[in-house]
Amino acid sequence: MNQDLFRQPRAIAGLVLLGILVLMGLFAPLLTEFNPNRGDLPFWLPPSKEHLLGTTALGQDIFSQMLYGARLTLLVGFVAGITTTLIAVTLGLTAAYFGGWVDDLINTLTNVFLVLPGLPLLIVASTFMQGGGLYSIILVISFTGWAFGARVIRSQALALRNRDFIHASSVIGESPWRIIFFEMMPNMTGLIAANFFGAALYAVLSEAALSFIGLGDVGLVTWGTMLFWAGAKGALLQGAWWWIAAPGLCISLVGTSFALLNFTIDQLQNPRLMVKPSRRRKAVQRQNTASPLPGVLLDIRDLNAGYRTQKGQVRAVRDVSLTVKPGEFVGLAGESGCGKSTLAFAATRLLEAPGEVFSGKSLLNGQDLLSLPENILRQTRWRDYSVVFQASMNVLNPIIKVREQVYDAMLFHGVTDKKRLDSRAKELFRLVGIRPEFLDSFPHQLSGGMKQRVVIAIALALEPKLIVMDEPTTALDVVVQRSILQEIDQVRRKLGISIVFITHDLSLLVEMADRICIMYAGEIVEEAPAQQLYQHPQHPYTQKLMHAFPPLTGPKERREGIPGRPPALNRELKGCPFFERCPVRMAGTCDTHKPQRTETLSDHAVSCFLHPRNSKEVTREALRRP
Ligand SMILES: Nc1ncnc2c1ncn2[C@@H]1O[C@H](COP(=O)(O)OP(=O)(O)OP(=O)(O)O)[C@@H](O)[C@H]1O
Repeated sequence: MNQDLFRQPRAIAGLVLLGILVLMGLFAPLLTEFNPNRGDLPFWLPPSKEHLLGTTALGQDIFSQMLYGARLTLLVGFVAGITTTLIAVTLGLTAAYFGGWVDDLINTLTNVFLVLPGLPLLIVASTFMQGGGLYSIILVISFTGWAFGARVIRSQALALRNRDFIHASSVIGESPWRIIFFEMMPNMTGLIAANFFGAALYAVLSEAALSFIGLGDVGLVTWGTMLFWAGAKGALLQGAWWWIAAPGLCISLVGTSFALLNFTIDQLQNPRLMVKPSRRRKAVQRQNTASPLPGVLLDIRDLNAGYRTQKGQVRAVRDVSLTVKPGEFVGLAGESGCGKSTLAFAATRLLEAPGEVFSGKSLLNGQDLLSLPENILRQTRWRDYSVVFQASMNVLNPIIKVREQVYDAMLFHGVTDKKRLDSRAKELFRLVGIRPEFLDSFPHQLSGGMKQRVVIAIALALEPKLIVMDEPTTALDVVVQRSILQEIDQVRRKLGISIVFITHDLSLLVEMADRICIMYAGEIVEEAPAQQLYQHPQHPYTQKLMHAFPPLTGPKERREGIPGRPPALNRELKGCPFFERCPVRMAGTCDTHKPQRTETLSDHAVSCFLHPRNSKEVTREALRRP
């Protein structure tokens, strides 16, 4: 994040501004010859060459006060920012990690501080602490300012708390404090940094407000006490507006610099904030319908999709075309990061920022999902197609009974009759292998496998024609996986639903799918009926991928991964994307020319120069070249 931060114009502006203010304070003795406290100058002097901002009603040089004032004001900002953040981080992380009564207690305290109005609380607290100098101001600011940060950090830490690596640390016996400060906290540095700048901003503004109303230490020189004296001595009535304007401007500048840094870190944390809405859908140019291919349900045409990132455009899906027939089970396999999920999200119009569909169509029964108006798309989802992702079970609301959540999709599509809802919900539960009495459970009373079955039941509720499943069972143990997959297959055969099924596990697809597409570096490099692909894989990548999984039958053999790594997807790929790792590559051909998709047998297509038609084309092209 550090490198990204220093590339953001807003962060650069914030840092430059803050740097100037810090330097002003540090080099004050070099920049002015006047002592900010000594009142031995003539009163009320206007700005002049000698006194750039004139003098005060007490005979002090205003410019020197402005320079020296930076020291204490920024000191309050930084120290109070650090202490406030420390309190917020400690309480937020403790509440999230321990949960139970610890969470309840901290949460109640946080809520109390959040509902108390800020300024009156600050005034009451500082009245009690008056006389303690700068430290009491820092203490008061930290005491009143931690609650918002603690709330935000707790929310983020709650999500982190359930991650596998935290469970693993706890299982191997790490102490809670070690987990909190060494496992969880480093994963939240961006949020903590944003919180620090927010807290520092609050501290600077609070110090100014308290000093201005006389609750600060008016014997010190800060921008806040400058405002206090200017107000008390009637600077505006005397026409000496610069006495107020100088500290006022400095406070606004330091506030602006902290806000710019806070905002930029926030933005880097949440890439959605970086995407200009107008750009989001611009690329998808849209004709709503196209004539459907006969006997085709889903027709993905020349789809290009990916992510706009700081390091450029990641083209995760490259000119992908794919068709799915009614009732067909199409498997999509490939190594991690080859673009399977992006393809699934993009084709179903679920790809969210920073993801973007750059071009292409995804026609369901001839209707382009990528250009449908939102209201029509909402009607289409669940009814015409539904989607189940790996973490789908987490979409179940933990405080609502699963029955109501199963009803919701049906209610939205106009099924309102109580009896029908009930009988359909029971039928769906039986279909996916759960006893109907579990309809009245809350999600937390169900195992992971059962929750995933509930989500599949919801996806089936309106008997859509197509279900896209992206590793729907990967998070579950192997036995549960098998049984769910068998049920999915039975349901598909019974209801004639088409399924696009994404997995790393090629052997599983060989067993279940009608057709398999192999994806590599954002492209479909081979496509064939499942058995055909299993027995005669033609692309060297598919052959390697097949070899990486245990055989379906026969004796156990040692399996090997594919050496090397797929190419980075944020650059143009010249030639065959598998060139670097291919054991049978042909230099001068595969690295310079793009292999075209060619049918080798009926229904079996491959993009590889080993296939004669591809090589013929290259030879022809080479002959044409001078
Ligand atoms: N939010 C994102 N921002 C930038 N790049 C991303 C983002 N999400 C995915 N990518 C990149 O897009 C490419 C394709 O990712 P995708 O998740 O679609 O692959 P996948 O084949 O589904 O992988 P897996 O099997 O691990 O889920 C990868 O190079 C990945 O790094």
